[in-house]
Amino acid sequence: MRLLVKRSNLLLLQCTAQLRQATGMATGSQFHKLATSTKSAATGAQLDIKNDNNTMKASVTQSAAATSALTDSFGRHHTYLRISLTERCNLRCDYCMPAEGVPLQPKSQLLSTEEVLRLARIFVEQGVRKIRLTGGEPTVRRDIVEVVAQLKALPQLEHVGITTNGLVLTRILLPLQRAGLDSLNISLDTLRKERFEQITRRKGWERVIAGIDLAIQLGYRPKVNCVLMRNFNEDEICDFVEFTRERPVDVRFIEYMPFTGNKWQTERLISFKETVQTIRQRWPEFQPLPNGPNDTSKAYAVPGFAGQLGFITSMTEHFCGTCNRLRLTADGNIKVCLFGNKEFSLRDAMRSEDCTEQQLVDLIGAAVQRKKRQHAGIGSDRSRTLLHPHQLQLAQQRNCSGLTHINAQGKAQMVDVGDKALTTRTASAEATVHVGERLTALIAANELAKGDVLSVAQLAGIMGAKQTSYLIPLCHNISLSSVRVQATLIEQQHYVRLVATVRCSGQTGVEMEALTAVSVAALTVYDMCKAVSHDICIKNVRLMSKSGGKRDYQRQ
Ligand SMILES: Nc1nc2c(ncn2[C@@H]2O[C@H](COP(=O)(O)OP(=O)(O)OP(=O)(O)O)[C@@H](O)[C@H]2O)c(=O)[nH]1
Ligand SMILES: C[S@@+](CC[C@H](N)C(=O)[O-])C[C@H]1O[C@@H](n2cnc3c(N)ncnc32)[C@H](O)[C@@H]1O
Ligand code: SF4
Ligand code: SF4
Repeated sequence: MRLLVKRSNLLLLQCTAQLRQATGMATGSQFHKLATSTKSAATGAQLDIKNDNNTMKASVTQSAAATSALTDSFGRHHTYLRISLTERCNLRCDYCMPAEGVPLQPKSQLLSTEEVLRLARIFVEQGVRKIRLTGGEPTVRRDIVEVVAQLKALPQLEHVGITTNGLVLTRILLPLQRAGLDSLNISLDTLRKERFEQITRRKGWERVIAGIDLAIQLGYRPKVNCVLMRNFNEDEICDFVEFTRERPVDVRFIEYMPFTGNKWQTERLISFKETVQTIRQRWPEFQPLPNGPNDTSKAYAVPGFAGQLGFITSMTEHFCGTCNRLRLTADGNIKVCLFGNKEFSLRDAMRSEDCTEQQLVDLIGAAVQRKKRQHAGIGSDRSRTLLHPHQLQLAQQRNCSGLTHINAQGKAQMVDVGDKALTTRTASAEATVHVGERLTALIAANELAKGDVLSVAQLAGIMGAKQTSYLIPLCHNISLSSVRVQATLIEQQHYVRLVATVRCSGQTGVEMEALTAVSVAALTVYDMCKAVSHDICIKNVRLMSKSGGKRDYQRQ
């Protein structure tokens, strides 16, 4: 606790006082420390995948010499950056988003056009040769054409593509092509209008089909992404093959993947092998084609058809061994694997005044160094079938000693949560600060010399939650989706009640964040009041509830 007191006060001194505090930004020197420490701690593994498809892609990856910052501990060069331009979407695909959409961050938290372009340039200078714009739905971002045009102005960048649901292509594809767009992947899970409306919870099937046809007319050979799901579109497998007879498109069947809240069920997965069997019953001549070195999809075709087929086998035959991909989230986090947690906020680093370009490169390098061999995080056999989340959990339990924070050599370790399923986790904690009658009156009248106690405590609590992993030695660095701190003066009993509720989508819980939030908020109340009296007592720092993990908890 003493450590917490000292560090949190230090933190408040470092990061507060200015408006920086409100946004939770760290200082440049903190980022420098982070980059350095993560670098030196980067002995383990993390994850990521991937690659491209046509001959053009092959030349992209072969020609690009990624610098050491983009080379991970398994020797994989990362030459492909996927930038999520937005979290928003104009569809609500059942397997991807809840009907009400995902919680959106304020615009100020998202990367601006300039920030996207600056980070893209840094990645390109480090060796990235292909950028894909994705989302959410990238076309809902107004600056999409400008972003493509500016990216195409980067001399070393060889390829700019987008992945889109195709809804507005008939409106924006021409400007995108003029801006230099090299390729596009269009998602379409069904060739039946009514099913489209069922799975996407929106209208627009005809527009997507028109978008695909326009892309062909404009000379593209679009990829059409189709997520296969049992009891939904398995009866359309041959229809999609038929779709390639006259159209020069690359239809790719994607194995349904588990993501937070998408009601993933093993039985809904239709494997690559099963799909090939289905197609061969109708077209026995259906045959594999050569693949590029970093391809995520296994290419096939029916001889004589204008288009081709592909299989993205993320679940049954992963392709992590040749992964060359990094991700940048819409709010500026670097993610080294599709299935990994968000890593560091490049946005925060970039926005802090004293952060140099080299420090950004160091942060990127540190994240890349932490990348795991593969997304299951277990074993190294490339042909191993990926474990399902429940199997992963069992395997993890078996790997654990009794003490999850102690390894076999008796040394401290963070628990590896890389294999846990992503879930929405919440935790709520409270603390009370008993200040006595006189201070109660001063707080109520907002007459303390240091300022508005409740507001500052609230801000400090939010900041505290975000700093938990730096304060508590073996805590994970979690990307929080929301932190709410309430500070209420209970005048009758002369105390301040602090309640923090923290939420994340992740693989580990946030109770430490909630407890840290109320602890730091409580210390802040103390700090704001101590000039008047030292007769202040912090009590009842305790967890109230938590949910989303193995065991929910509710204080009675
Ligand atoms: N496991 C894994 N799957 C990925 C990754 N990137 C994309 N995918 C899968 O590929 C599907 C299609 O993604 P797209 O956005 O079209 O990208 P892509 O297929 O990588 O695109 P290309 O650049 O054309 O190769 C996604 O829905 C995922 O299922 C990755 O890094 N890892
Ligand atoms: C998340 S979307 C973003 C870009 C754009 N909105 C789109 O739909 O193409 C990128 C791709 O991920 C795929 N996808 C989303 N959820 C998936 C899941 N649970 N399993 C497999 N693929 C998924 C989509 O089908 C789409 O092809
Ligand atoms: S799961 Fe992760 S490591 Fe594997 S291919 Fe995808 S991004 Fe790369
Ligand atoms: S898959 Fe794409 S279009 Fe569908 S909800 Fe997700 S982001 Fe939107």
